[in-house]
Amino acid sequence: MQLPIASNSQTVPPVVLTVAGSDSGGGAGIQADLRTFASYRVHGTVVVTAVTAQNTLGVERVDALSPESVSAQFHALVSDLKIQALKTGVLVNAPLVETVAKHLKTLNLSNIVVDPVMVSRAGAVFVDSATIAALKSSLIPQALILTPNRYEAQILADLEITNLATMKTAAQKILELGCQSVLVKGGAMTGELRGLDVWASWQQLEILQTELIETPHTHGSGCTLAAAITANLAWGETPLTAIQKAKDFVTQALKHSYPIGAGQGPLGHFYVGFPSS
Ligand SMILES: Nc1ncnc2c1ncn2[C@@H]1O[C@H](COP(=O)(O)OP(=O)(O)O)[C@@H](O)[C@H]1O
Ligand SMILES: Cc1ncc(COP(=O)(O)OP(=O)(O)O)c(N)n1
Repeated sequence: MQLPIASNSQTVPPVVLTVAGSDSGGGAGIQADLRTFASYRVHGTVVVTAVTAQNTLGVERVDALSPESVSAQFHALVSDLKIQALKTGVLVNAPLVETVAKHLKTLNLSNIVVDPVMVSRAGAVFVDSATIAALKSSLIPQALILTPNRYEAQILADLEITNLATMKTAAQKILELGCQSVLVKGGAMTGELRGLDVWASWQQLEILQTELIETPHTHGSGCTLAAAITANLAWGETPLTAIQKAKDFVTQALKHSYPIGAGQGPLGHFYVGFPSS
């Protein structure tokens, strides 16, 4: 990919956007997204949707930003910057989903990754049924890649996911919601399926597996994966390659995750690629 050159001979990196919530503990949400973007040498921009009081033990409080605030952030960005790829994260009520969906439509962008954050792997539920309905009708149909975890895929497919066959069936059922492809993530599966993901488009179905990392410090792995996919798309990769490279990145970052606090620590984004890794 040929990058533009600025007048000071500096190359200009692709601009990417995360539409997501803040995690005060720094493990997930926009904090994980921006660390991932920095690792990929893309310029990360942000539309904040919610502020969570959260640490390694769990989510204590969620304050949604107003649709007006979210709209103002979109306006400021798109009136000035050209976004090459974006991801969405936590959207905690239906008006916020509708607002974000409306702005995405006007962007006319194909590189849209929707992480339908509803239930964290630790079991925190972020959304009500009206929000899920809005996600299904307005946002998911705009996704090039949708990235539900096991529990989110169960909600979207209305199907219990217990094995590889039900992961595949869920992926195919979710495609009917109108996204171009879906990655059913297996971080919350058990046994040999833990860490195995299923990617489906209308033309293709792929099983993606890297090595399993035995660590309790996995907080923010879903956000990191979606942000890494977004960065890879911005660098011109196809959806499947973007996902494969992002999965390798998450595996390496999980290898370098670290214990801070009494609960699940974050991924070690900046240690990926170090000589000792
Ligand atoms: N212990 C692990 N070892 C390797 N990969 C993992 C592990 N846990 C999660 N992953 C991978 O991390 C990514 C995020 O998945 P998951 O944890 O299911 O999402 P979420 O964080 O949204 O609940 C997926 O690619 C999944 O396979
Ligand atoms: C503000 C905020 N956004 C998203 C999440 C969920 O993070 P995710 O990486 O999808 O899930 P876990 O791997 O941490 O379960 C969050 N906790 N906070």
